[in-house]
Amino acid sequence: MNIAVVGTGYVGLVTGVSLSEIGHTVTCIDLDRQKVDKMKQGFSPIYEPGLEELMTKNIAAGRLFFTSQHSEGFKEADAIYIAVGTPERFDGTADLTYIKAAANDIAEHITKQVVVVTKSTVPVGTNDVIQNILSAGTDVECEVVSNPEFLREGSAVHDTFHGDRIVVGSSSEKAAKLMDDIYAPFNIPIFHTNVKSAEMIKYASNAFLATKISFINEIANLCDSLGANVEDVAAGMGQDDRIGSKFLNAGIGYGGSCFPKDTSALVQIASNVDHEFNLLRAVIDVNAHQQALPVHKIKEHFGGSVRGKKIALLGLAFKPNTDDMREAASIVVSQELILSGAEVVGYDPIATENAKKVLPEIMEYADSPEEATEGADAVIILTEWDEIKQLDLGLFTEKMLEPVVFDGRNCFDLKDASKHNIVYYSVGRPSVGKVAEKV
Ligand SMILES: NC(=O)c1ccc[n+]([C@@H]2O[C@H](COP(=O)([O-])OP(=O)(O)OC[C@H]3O[C@@H](n4cnc5c(N)ncnc54)[C@H](O)[C@@H]3O)[C@@H](O)[C@H]2O)c1
Ligand SMILES: O=c1ccn([C@@H]2O[C@H](COP(=O)(O)OP(=O)(O)O[C@H]3O[C@H](CO)[C@@H](O)[C@H](O)[C@H]3O)[C@@H](O)[C@H]2O)c(=O)[nH]1
Repeated sequence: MNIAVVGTGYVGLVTGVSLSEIGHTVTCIDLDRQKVDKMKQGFSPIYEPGLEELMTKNIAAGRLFFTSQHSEGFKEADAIYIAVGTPERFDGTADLTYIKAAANDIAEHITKQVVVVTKSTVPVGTNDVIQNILSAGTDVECEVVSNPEFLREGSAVHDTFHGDRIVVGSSSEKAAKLMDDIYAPFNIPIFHTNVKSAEMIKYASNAFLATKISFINEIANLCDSLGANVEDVAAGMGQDDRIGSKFLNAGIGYGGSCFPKDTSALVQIASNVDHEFNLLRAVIDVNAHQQALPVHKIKEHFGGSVRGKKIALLGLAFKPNTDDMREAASIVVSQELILSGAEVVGYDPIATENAKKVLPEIMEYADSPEEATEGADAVIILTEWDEIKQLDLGLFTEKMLEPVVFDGRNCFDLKDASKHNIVYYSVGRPSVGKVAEKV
């Protein structure tokens, strides 16, 4: 089948490349010409494991094309995917500017009957808005289908080929059948529903996962006060099939391009129909507190002030295996520390260039964990990159005078930490070291 994809961010590019890998002829369209030139040569503008290999392979096979011209991309298309951003506006609602612009682009340039597939995460009812823009802007017959995306950054290619389900919300048998045909080679179960339910499935899924994370973080904070160990608590809970063990990793909360904006948007979607989504508001509040936890802990350790202290942040991206800095905890933590008078140095294996665009200008950056740690008064671990999890804790005793580590991702075993002469704090687990013993 011939497929066009509008927008080549994390979702559009991974979707386009994966659809070409299963045999479709795909043209990816983006307004950003520099990006398009790069992609034409097989370079991915984002860091996503396995993506560039599939790009180069399918470009060479003549199944994958890139353009900045909508008319060129839409010429032969049987289906046009919308994968543009829906960022959060100042009031928490989803900004639909890019969605409406993409719908107008489609209305202006299509010349043959198509199915328009909305991959972007959009509030319930938005696909009706898209359908109206199309009906008003073109006489060409087109139906809009909701097909929300569930991939995770850092494992986006794997998730696309091994998803638990594909959700398709449509209004006709014909469109539903076309989606079945497109996805058949993936061999993933397809869940069919109507358009509005599909739109809601996306928000409900993200809100539920965010709730799981905030819930376990609340339990972790209780464990901290009561002397229990949240890792054991989560493991014990997770063995109950009804609860499940996934997404029960306590830490410094969720960041990224989706959970923060989608939870806020769902609160707003609910308030539009006079529904106070109190549970979700609490989830968001807990997360804000959790992202700032390392600063509170480190300040507490130093008797209330970090003024003049050198603090190393290990891991800056919102999660491992991505260069995405959107809503990363490192933003809150670095800002707070710098405002409190600390000197902050950061290290990330991949995200440093993106970090420089969003973290305070005064931050310094190191090329390795060793360099970041040298002479630091405290280390805060913010992202559980393999490289960071595999560090020898002896590094801290070697590089720091009185090593203090706050591990926001519970990367290290407590027994291992206790073998080193360090003060080691983590989330929802007993502290290790001199200070902890005194408490
Ligand atoms: N990032 C994720 O992991 C993820 C996962 C699931 C769903 N989503 C949802 O998917 C959507 C896209 O997210 P993303 O992170 O890939 O976005 P992104 O911001 O990384 O990329 C969007 C791209 O669209 C391009 N664009 C904007 N308007 C255009 C137009 N009219 N024509 C052509 N190109 C245009 C931009 O130049 C940009 O490259 C969002 O709604 C998001 O909520 C994201
Ligand atoms: O047990 C956990 C799991 C995750 N996180 C944090 O939660 C955030 C999000 O992680 P993850 O869900 O792995 O990455 P995303 O790429 O943001 O993916 C989420 O958001 C996407 C965009 O909507 C969806 O498509 C995915 O299904 C959904 O998992 C990160 O900051 C993680 O550190 C935790 O703190 N504890």
